[in-house]
Parts: sequence; structure tokens; C-alpha cells
Amino acid sequence: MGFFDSILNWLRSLFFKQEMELSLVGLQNAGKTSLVNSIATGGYSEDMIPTVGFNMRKVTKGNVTIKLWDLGGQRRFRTMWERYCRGVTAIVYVVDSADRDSVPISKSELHELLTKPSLSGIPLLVLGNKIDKSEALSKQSLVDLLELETIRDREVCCYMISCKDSINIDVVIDWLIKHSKTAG
Ligand SMILES: Nc1nc2c(ncn2[C@@H]2O[C@H](COP(=O)(O)OP(=O)(O)OP(=O)(O)O)[C@@H](O)[C@H]2O)c(=O)[nH]1
Ligand SMILES: [Mg+2]
Repeated sequence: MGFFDSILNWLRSLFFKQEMELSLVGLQNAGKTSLVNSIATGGYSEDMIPTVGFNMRKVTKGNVTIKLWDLGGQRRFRTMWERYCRGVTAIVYVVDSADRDSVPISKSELHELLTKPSLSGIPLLVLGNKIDKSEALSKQSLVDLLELETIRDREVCCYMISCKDSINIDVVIDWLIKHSKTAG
């Protein structure tokens, strides 16, 4: 890249802030709030309080401001998911890949959410969390069990992560930044 192009890019970055709005959904204990902390500060804690209702957090990464709706995953909060997923740039669906018994419920909740017409076409990022645990599923097993191949009406991407050991959090942030849009 030439000197002049570099200057132009730098000026552009000053004036055109990127922004995006995301919803984090998935069953209780999947690690959604832990992921927010990991993206925001890189911090991790074993003692987490289950999210009651939702929390909104704003995180800035370089030029991108990310507004995150961190939703509660307990059954009584799941009916709210659709409302907070409407109009977002992407839906992030977090799964505890080490809790094999919960995966079928996680699958049905995901597919149920995606049937909502209001959410059609919104890109989906599925994250298999807790891969630091020895019993964690492989990516292929998780993709198969969640039947991600059957989702054809939107972009779908899946990564295996660990909030505890900060594995692939950078890859997640890159994906998010690539999907942000320029705000005027
Ligand atoms: N081993 C391991 N534990 C994790 C990881 N991420 C989160 N946890 C733990 O999983 C538990 C639940 O994490 P939360 O982030 O509160 O889960 P959540 O999805 O926000 O749960 P709700 O708010 O109830 O929906 C906590 O004890 C975390 O410390 C991880 O990558 N590895
Ligand atoms: Mg939470």
C-alpha cells in the first residue's frame, strides 16, 4: 500500500466508526457472560452469577463499537430471546461443548429461534465453549449434533472456544469485526 493510501485509510478510520449490535443466546451455564468478559477485558471467573433477564454491554475494539445483549439462558428467559435478536448484526449462540447431555436441548432451542420470521437472514455464529475440558466434543461432532448443515437461509459459522483459557477469542473478535458495518 502506498503512502497516500495509508493516509487515506487513517483518515477514513478517524471519521467512519464501525458499529454493530449482537445478541448472545444459548442455554444457562454455556458461558455467555464469560464470553462478554473475555471479549471486553480478557478476564475470567469461576464464580459467575446466572444472568437474570439480560445485560447490555458496550465494548470498543479498535474502530468498532460493539453493543452486546447478554441474555439469560434459563428456560424462563428463553421467550425473550427473539425480541433481543431482532435487528442485530449477528446472533451469537453459545453452547457448552463439554456438557453433552444439554446439547439436544441446545439444538432444539436454536432451531426454534431460527424459525422466527423476524430473524430470517441474520448471520449466526455458533460457539462451542469450554474446550479446555477433556470431555468437550469435537467441532465436527458439535456441528452434527446441532444440525448446523440444515440451516440454509443465512450465513452460519462455528468456532470452538474456551473463555477460561482464552482459546480462539481473537478469532471470534475478527469474525465480529468483519461483520460490522460502517456508521455515518
Ligand atoms: N471450564 C470452563 N468453564 C467455563 C468456561 N466459560 C465459562 N465457564 C464457567 O461456566 C459457568 C457459567 O458461565 P456463565 O458465563 O455465567 O454462563 P451463562 O451462559 O452466562 O449463563 P446464564 O447467564 O445463566 O445464561 C461459570 O462457572 C463459568 O466460570 C470455559 O471456557 N471453560
Ligand atoms: Mg449470563
